[in-house]
Amino acid sequence: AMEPYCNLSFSSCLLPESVISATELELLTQNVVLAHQETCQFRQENLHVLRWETFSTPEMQSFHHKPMDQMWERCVCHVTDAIQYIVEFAKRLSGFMDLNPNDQIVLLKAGAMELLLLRMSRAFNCYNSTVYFEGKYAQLELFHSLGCIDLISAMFDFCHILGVLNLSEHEIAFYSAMTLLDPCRPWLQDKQKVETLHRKLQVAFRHLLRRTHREGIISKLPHKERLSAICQLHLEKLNVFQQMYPGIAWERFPPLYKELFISEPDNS
Ligand SMILES: O=C(O)[C@H]1CC[C@H](C(=O)N2CC[C@](c3ccc(C(F)(C(F)(F)F)C(F)(F)F)cc3)(S(=O)(=O)c3ccc(F)cc3)C2)CC1
Repeated sequence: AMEPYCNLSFSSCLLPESVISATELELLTQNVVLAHQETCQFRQENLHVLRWETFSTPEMQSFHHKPMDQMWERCVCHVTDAIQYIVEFAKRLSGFMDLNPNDQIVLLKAGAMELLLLRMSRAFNCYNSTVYFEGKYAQLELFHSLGCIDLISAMFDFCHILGVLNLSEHEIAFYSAMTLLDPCRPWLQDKQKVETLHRKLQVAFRHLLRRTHREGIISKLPHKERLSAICQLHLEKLNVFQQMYPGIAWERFPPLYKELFISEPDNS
C-alpha cells in the first residue's frame, strides 16, 4: 500500500507512472525551470562572481551600530522585494493559478519564507559562511543589531547544508515548486488538486535526478520540518521586535510583509 501521502519526504514512494505522460512531464519540467529562472532577483552567475567580495571591518562596524529598528526595516524591505519575485514564481507554475484564490494565499503564506530560504542558499558562500547583502557578501555578525542572531545562524546553517549539496538551478527550481505546492498545508480547501500537482512534480523531479545521476541528493535534502522550524523562529522574532517597537511594524513595514507574517490584531 502507498505510504501515507503527507509524509512528504522526497523519498520516492511508488507512484503509478500513469500520473503523468512523457510529454506532460517534459512540459512540466520546462515550466518549473523557466518559472524559476525568470523570477529570481539575481542571476546565479552574478551572485557567483561577487562571492569573495566581503564587507570591510569599518563597513561591518557601521552595520553593527545601526539601531535595531532601522536594521529590521531595511531587511524587511529586502525580504519583501525578494518575496515579490517568489509570488511571481508561484503565478507562473502551471496549475497554481487554477487553484482557488484561498488556496493560492494559503500556499504562499505558508511557503513564501521557505522559498526565500531556498533562494537565499543561492546567495550563500559556504566556504567562508557569507551571504549576499546589499552588494557584497556579509558574515553573520553584520546582522547582530537585528537582535535575533539565533534566527540568522539557523538561516546560515540551512544555507550551508544546501550549499554543500551544490544544487543546480534546476534542482532548486523543483525543490521550490514542491515546497510551495505542499498538499499538507493546513486550511487547504482543495487538497486533492494540490496533491495531484505535487505528485506530478515528484515524478518530473525524479526523472531529472535520474537523467543527471543526482538521485543521491534526495536523502540529503533538509526535511520540511527544518524549513518550517526556521520560519516559526522568524515569526517569533518578528513578535519580539513588535513588542520592543510597537507601531514600527504597522507604520514602516511593507503591506505584503504584513499580509504574510503579521496576523491582524484581534479586536476582541
Ligand atoms: O531571488 C534571488 O536571487 C535571491 C532572493 C533572496 C535573497 C536573500 O538572500 N535575501 C533577501 C532578503 C534577505 C533577508 C533574509 C531574512 C530576513 C529576516 F528574516 C531577518 F531580517 F530577520 F533576518 C526578516 F524577514 F525577518 F526580516 C530579512 C531579509 S537579506 O539579504 O536582507 C538578509 C538579511 C539577513 C541575513 F542574515 C541574510 C540576508 C535574504 C538573495 C537573492
